[in-house]
Amino acid sequence: MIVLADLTKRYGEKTAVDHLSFQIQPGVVTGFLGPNGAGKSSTMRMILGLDRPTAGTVEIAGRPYRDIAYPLRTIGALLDPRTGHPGQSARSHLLGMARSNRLPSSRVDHVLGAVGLAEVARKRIGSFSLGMGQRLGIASALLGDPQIVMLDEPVNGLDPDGVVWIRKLMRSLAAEGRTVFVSSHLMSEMQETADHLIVIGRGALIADAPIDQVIAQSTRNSVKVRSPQTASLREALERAGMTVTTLEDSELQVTAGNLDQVGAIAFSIGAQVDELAFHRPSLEQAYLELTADSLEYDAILPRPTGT
Ligand SMILES: Nc1ncnc2c1ncn2[C@@H]1O[C@H](COP(=O)(O)OP(=O)(O)OP(=O)(O)O)[C@@H](O)[C@H]1O
Repeated sequence: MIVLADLTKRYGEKTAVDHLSFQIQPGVVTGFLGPNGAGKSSTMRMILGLDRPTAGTVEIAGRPYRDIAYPLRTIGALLDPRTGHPGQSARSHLLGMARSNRLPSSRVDHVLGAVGLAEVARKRIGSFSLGMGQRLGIASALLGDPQIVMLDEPVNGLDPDGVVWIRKLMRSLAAEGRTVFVSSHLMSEMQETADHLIVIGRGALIADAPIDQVIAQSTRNSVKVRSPQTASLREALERAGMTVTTLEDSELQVTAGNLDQVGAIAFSIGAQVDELAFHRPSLEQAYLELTADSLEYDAILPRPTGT
């Protein structure tokens, strides 16, 4: 488990992380989302002890990072895919990390095999593609067989096979009871992978909820109804306080109502219903709605005169 309490980071005037408090639970994949500049990398860097918080605390498995004797055995992380010296081989890079964390060299060969780099283990890191670098970063994260794994944009640079591979890997790490914390800008990928979401904007918490709940709370949940009597049906639905949009002559989209309610109203006015279907928005739609007020570039819009 990772516990953030009132975590804050300021860079001069800029508040990158603003009083963040949340817990990342074991046994599930927790997605970390937010627009560019929201503070995700700053938060992850503080979790790993790479940056000092201006205020607040982070605890990993009950302790601050600096108090963990062999960190790789507790938390494995991929923050920057360009790890290691370009002249070094993948294997010697991992051996160095293993040695400093008192891990057996057998772990190096194990993780190289697990990420599909066994055949290029003795090649220079400098000759690696972005996707290979990403796999090497994931190998480093898994080296100490940690209970907590944190990955910043792990699918960057991976081909479709690689994307499926990392999705399965994260799901299986969570199924083993590990804590998996992952950031990504790819909403479709998050929808496939994450169980729980933390969403931040301008450094502050926007959502901390199961993914289904985040989608269910979207105002874009709607009911589509097809009927030859859309005019009278529309009037009856609006009278009941629902918001109705006419999609086509014979099709209405209804928000603020559920299937049963829409069906009952149609029945009560004797309208014929040819189709009644619930439309669930994608995570991307729900996310865009959640973060609409938190985009960094809002901040550079001209202020209204007189303020
Ligand atoms: N070292 C630094 N010095 C000054 N400002 C910084 C520093 N690091 C980050 N920032 C600022 O803090 C804010 C948060 O940045 P951060 O990189 O944590 O966001 P992010 O959510 O990871 O963004 P992205 O999705 O684009 O990677 C941004 O406005 C950024 O410009």
